[in-house]
Amino acid sequence: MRRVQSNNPILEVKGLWAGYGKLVVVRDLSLSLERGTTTLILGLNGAGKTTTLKTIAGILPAIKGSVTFEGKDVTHTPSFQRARMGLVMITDNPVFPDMTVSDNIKLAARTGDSRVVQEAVKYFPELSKFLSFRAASLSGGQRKMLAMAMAMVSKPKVLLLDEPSTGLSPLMVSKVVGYVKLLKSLGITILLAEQNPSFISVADYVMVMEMGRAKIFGRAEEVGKLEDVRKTFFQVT
Ligand SMILES: Nc1ncnc2c1ncn2[C@@H]1O[C@H](COP(=O)(O)OP(=O)(O)OP(=O)(O)O)[C@@H](O)[C@H]1O
Repeated sequence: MRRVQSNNPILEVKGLWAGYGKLVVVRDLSLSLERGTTTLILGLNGAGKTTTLKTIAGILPAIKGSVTFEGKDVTHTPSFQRARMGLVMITDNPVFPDMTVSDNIKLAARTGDSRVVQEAVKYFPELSKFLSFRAASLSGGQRKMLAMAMAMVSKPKVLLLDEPSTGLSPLMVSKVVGYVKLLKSLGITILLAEQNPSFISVADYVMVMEMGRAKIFGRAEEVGKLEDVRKTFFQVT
């Protein structure tokens, strides 16, 4: 399948090699994100999805290759600076458990102004019931909702989302797909790593990753129909 090239990508990854010390996990990965699109990295356990996202976010150093964000080479820029520039990663659990839901939202928006909480509730109305609760008291699904609301109010330009469906029931997974759609509708460019094929429905592009390499890249509707992909991820025989 042909690589889809973008003329003016918001994020461009070229020939990226990444890993842990001497252990090389990601090999020669290239990817470019068009502004406002959602790209899904689909891969099984251990394919290298999290390592890829962490390296793009600057949480892990690149072994080789480059990451360019809005035309600026950020390969050696620390993660907190990339986040300030608008390249933000939501890791497994970004929520501060001892703070209230409301304070978590304000912290993500870097403000003390309660209007940001009202903005979050406008998009995620279910949060209104929990605003004064400690984040630790939320269920797994409610925490994902809070994490998405925190991502939204931090106004990222590119959001890196690592396996938002982990540990959720099928019903909650479809809710999380809805949250991703909502973030996308706000114009946020999204790079999402998952092994759950439900997320193909919200993606414009899909990159299938296997053993640290990009195996397939193409438009979501085309990749979703490939026999290999259906067998591996939908368990269709
Ligand atoms: N901190 C670490 N130190 C050493 N090796 C690691 C570390 N984290 C991950 N790895 C290894 O890197 C490989 C890729 O892991 P990674 O977490 O990137 O995959 P993944 O596609 O996100 O998998 P999963 O869906 O299970 O989270 C695996 O073989 C894993 O054992």
